[in-house]
Amino acid sequence: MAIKVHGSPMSTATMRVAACLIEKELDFEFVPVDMASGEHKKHPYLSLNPFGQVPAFEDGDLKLFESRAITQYIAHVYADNGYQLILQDPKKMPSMSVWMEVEGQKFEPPATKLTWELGIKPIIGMTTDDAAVKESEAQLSKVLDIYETQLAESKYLGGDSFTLVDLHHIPNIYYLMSSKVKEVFDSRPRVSAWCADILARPAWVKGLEKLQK
Ligand SMILES: N[C@@H](CCC(=O)N[C@@H](CS)C(=O)NCC(=O)O)C(=O)O
Repeated sequence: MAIKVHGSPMSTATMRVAACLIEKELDFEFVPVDMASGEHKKHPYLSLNPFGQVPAFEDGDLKLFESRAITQYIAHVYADNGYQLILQDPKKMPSMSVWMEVEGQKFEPPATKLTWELGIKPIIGMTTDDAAVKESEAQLSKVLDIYETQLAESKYLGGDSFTLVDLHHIPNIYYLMSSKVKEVFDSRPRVSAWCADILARPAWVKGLEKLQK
């Protein structure tokens, strides 16, 4: 049965799921959710994501929300499809788990705030909160200092190959690379090279095209 992704082309969490499906060479139907009219806060959408957020995901009878849970489902259940996004070696798995947590707990809060302030607000005609930008930029800088050190140990954050860890970062980095915060990434050479590498993944480019079509 068909895979469906309900979401918005502007949503980083929706982009994360689309990029994952395309890395796994899985076809899916994108069902746009009209966030401007509040469709995500009403039934029937709330039956797909009770928190009233995008994305929501369906694979036959299975319904899921939370983008990172969805990507992990896809990577495990469709392990034999497309690009291998999880490290199969049990000895390498812990590093991947650590850095996946780091993305969700340390990188995501300031990066999402900055994406909202510098990437989304200008598009929807809202005013950027400069104090919030300053605070989040300082938090992000500390996280990226640690990434710079880690990327001297391995080519990608979770190990020597591109995995879900790196994929989870791409949507926020995509927005921030078109903002003044780009400098925070570019001033760290290994972080800068890693960003260029993961943003150039054909699956990411195709995922964006599919959502924006
Ligand atoms: N942790 C959730 C976050 C989902 C999320 O924050 N979605 C945003 C768009 S990227 C949203 O729906 N915002 C509208 C709202 O929270 O009301 C995930 O990864 O799926």
